[in-house]
Amino acid sequence: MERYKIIKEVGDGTFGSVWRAINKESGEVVAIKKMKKKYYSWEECINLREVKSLRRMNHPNIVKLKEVIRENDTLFFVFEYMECNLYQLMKSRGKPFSETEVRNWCFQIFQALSHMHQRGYFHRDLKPENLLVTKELIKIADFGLAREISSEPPYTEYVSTRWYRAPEVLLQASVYNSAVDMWAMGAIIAELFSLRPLFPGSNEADEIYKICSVLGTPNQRTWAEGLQLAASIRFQFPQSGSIDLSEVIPSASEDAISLISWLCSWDPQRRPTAVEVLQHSFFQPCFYIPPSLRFRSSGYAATPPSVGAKGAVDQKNARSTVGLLSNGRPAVNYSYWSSNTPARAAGVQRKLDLDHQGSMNPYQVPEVNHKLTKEEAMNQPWSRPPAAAVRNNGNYFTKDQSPRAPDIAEKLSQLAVGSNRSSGLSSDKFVDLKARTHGNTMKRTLPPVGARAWHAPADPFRRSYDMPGDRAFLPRKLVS
Ligand SMILES: Nc1ncnc2c1ncn2[C@@H]1O[C@H](COP(=O)(O)OP(=O)(O)OP(=O)(O)O)[C@@H](O)[C@H]1O
Repeated sequence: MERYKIIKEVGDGTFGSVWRAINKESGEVVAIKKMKKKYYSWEECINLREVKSLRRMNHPNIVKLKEVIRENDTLFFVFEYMECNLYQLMKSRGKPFSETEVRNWCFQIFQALSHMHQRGYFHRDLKPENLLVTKELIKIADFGLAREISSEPPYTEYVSTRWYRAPEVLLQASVYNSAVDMWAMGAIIAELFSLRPLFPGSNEADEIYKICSVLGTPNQRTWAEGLQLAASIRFQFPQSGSIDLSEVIPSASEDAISLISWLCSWDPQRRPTAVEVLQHSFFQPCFYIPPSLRFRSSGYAATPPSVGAKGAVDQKNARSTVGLLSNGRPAVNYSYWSSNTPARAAGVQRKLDLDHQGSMNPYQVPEVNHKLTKEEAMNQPWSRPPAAAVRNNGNYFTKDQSPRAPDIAEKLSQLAVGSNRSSGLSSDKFVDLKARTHGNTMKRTLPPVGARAWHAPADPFRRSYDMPGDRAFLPRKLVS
């Protein structure tokens, strides 16, 4: 680690704190994620999901893992540096983003998802905080929960941030797939338009309530399997009619509304795949080359953010980058440092070199001058309470202060939500996730037979949708 000069903390997640740093030799600015858990063997490290999945993915819209370093039982991931995350951008934004901006970001994200899903992975924790932005470029980060589609179900550990969590996960399906990422994207796109979370549930039951109050209660036609899932955990859906999404997201165009509705389909099987999304009319101004039509060479997929008026130019650019498109297999060259290098002597046990990803990427972020004046630094989106602190009515709580989450199934079966939904806030609003580690997953258990069923709200036919408040006042730590 002595090769890096640490500058400042830029993020504090569940599993690690993230620091901006400079490679002393090359001058390159990087983000170093220092994992909170100790790792006592190298094998433990290379088996981590974040390492396993990222080393198999090479895409201009997936954040690059450059190195993995274990030093004195502490694990460090060295990533390419990105300026801020999408949540920070939304938070500092006074007016809604234009449709062109939203389209541009989403086009890039769906290309990354298409790449990831086709390689047999799904992310499982897509949220604005995990979408990193540098100028017009956006990349998916945080593969801590990524899972191989082919891995053996049941998938039992806690998954994803509540507001973006798909209904099948909320209902504890033991088998689910990449459609959970599509659901999350629907919620994120809506939020980009309105700058408010679409389904800001204060606990899991309230999350389902929020979804029902927008989409309407699922039925045999819209999601027969969901009804069975709910019955299997003795959960009763709140009764509600649907509302027109354009009432909730008035600034979105018809195309955008149609895409969001498709993505946020109750039934995962009805949600589009990433490839289908890229062909949706919302992305008509963009230029997309389906993988089946791509020219194969030694390079990798180029994904120009080609939208709006730029579309025509970018179409041309995209054509000219065809020679760089994917051959489907990253040229992985994982070299381990030999044990007699000076770094070893300095305490570095091993370094996993992942720098294979950079050179062929036509959208490599140019080196950004990250030296900020004090005033600029104060205005940076990250000059705010750390991500680990969550806000509730103006108070910040750290995760250490947060109440422990009761068992999910028990909560779902016991929580009553409805007109007094705020009463449900206390139990799991701030969940200590320290127990969730990569190696040590927390198992869910089904509710005991005879567990109390969910009770419908006082007015079960309530059709209204409470417009979520200013997102700045909603608590952001939502994993429960
Ligand atoms: N490559 C990067 N460049 C700049 N900032 C980054 C980078 N990676 C992460 N961050 C910042 O650090 C924050 C936390 O990172 P990350 O999500 O990887 O940690 P985590 O412990 O897995 O978090 P979570 O609680 O979401 O699981 C991100 O939201 C982002 O703001």
